[in-house]
Amino acid sequence: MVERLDAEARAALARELPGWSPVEGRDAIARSFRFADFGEAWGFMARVALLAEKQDHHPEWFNVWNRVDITLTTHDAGGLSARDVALAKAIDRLLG
Ligand SMILES: C[C@H](O)[C@H](O)[C@H]1CNC2=NC(N)=NC(=O)C2=N1
Repeated sequence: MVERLDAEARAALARELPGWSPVEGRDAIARSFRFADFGEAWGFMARVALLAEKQDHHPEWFNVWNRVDITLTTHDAGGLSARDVALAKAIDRLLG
């Protein structure tokens, strides 16, 4: 069973993942990414897909041309868990 984040972990998340924002009306975080063109966006999505498979944790996402919007939440927990934090950090690391 995956546990939802406690208050302390949520405060840490806000500090450690400044690029990610809470999603209105649900227990999730989101970040929007822009790239030079579709090829760059698709390359990023391919790298995120590999991370997601490795972590067995999968994003909700939307792509149009050079834009990729990613939402993270843990369906098994009904909200944010440490798995979302780990994936968000790994995604941020991809971009250096
Ligand atoms: C069986 C499998 O491990 C689970 O369904 C995993 C897969 N990827 C997942 N991804 C996300 N975002 N939330 C989950 O609860 C989840 N669960």
